[in-house]
Amino acid sequence: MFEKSTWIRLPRNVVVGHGVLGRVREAVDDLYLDGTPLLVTSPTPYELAGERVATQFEAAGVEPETTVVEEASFGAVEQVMAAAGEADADFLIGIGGGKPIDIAKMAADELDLALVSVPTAASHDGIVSGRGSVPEGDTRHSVAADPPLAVVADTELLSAAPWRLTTAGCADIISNYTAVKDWQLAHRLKNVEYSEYAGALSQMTAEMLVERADSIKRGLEESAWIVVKALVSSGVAMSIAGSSRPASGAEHLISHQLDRIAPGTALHGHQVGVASVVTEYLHSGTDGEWRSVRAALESLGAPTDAAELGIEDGAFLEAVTTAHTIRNRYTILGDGVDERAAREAATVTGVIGGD
Ligand SMILES: NC(=O)C1=CN([C@@H]2O[C@H](COP(=O)(O)OP(=O)(O)OC[C@H]3O[C@@H](n4cnc5c(N)ncnc54)[C@H](OP(=O)(O)O)[C@@H]3O)[C@@H](O)[C@H]2O)C=CC1
Ligand SMILES: O=C(CO)COP(=O)(O)O
Ligand SMILES: [Zn+2]
Repeated sequence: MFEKSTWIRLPRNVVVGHGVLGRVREAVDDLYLDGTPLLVTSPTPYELAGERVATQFEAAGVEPETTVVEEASFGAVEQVMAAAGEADADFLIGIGGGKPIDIAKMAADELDLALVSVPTAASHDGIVSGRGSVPEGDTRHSVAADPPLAVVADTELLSAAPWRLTTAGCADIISNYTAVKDWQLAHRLKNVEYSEYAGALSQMTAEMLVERADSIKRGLEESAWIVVKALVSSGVAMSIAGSSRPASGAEHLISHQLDRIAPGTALHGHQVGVASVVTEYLHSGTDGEWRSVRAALESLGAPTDAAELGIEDGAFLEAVTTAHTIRNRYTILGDGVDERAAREAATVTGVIGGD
């Protein structure tokens, strides 16, 4: 008897383009959401976009509340839940980079409230996904959460953000190559459920971004357009899979360890990009595709080695050799990479050993 079932949660409205920050309230109305919004943001995005969003509601006679989160933690999720309770909020609007959007997503899920996502940086593929990612102690939780009901991505705002945030988004997408390889490996070795559709969509998203690298340039608003569409596509792949597997493999485990070993040093997207050069080498060896991964990062202006991340070689190696412990997710790291093997992989690929 056939007993499989699936439930794919996707955003309903994805609004992308020049000046669409001014249409947040319209996007909310279109969802038939009424009442008081709680704006969940962080310091810089609050300055850049928070007040402009609040004004749209004030003009319609609604007094929105705002809470500013400083870090990605379960404490911050609780802070947002408490603020929502105090404000008697009817829905949440996450405004910022990956951290406030993840926190808002998780709080909205806990509270059974709708979420609208307003990214101020094209730096990560969580803008659309049905996942929240939060570190706690020695582990990393990637939890299922309802995806945003709407995403409003203003390319004018995104292209005015520091360029490194956009190259981080590009690198988060390039890491899909190795994430999909890890997922396929886990399917073959550990019988982990694999979705051909989600895997193919994730891989195709990375391929299309690399093919369009020539159009992704500092100061070009079209760059933000191309990168946001890729981030949306990658987020949809995660929704189809019901897991972050299509976009998060061993390279993400290494990045999550770097967040613990060298907190605040480099951006998430840049870390996963550099780590994916090494994990691609572990997958396919000296003559494998690690050079293509590195070339893709280079062509999009993302870092390709530990020095560019601002991370010491020793710290990078520690992350590679301990990353398998962070989460129960089988990848090319298996039950751990030997220190000498990690050093060899990172040296051959030029990720460590630079000046
Ligand atoms: N749930 C999911 O599926 C995914 C989640 N993630 C998560 O997202 C996080 C990474 O996201 P990321 O965006 O890199 O991190 P942050 O949200 O920390 O943003 C990076 C920095 O950019 C600043 N910033 C944001 N927008 C602008 C702007 N327009 N102009 C100037 N500065 C700006 C932020 O300021 P400030 O310090 O004021 O916030 C912060 O200092 C990680 O925690 C990661 O795990 C990543 C991918 C997928
Ligand atoms: O960053 C992500 C995908 O790009 C989310 O992945 P995690 O599940 O590893 O947090
Ligand atoms: Zn990522």
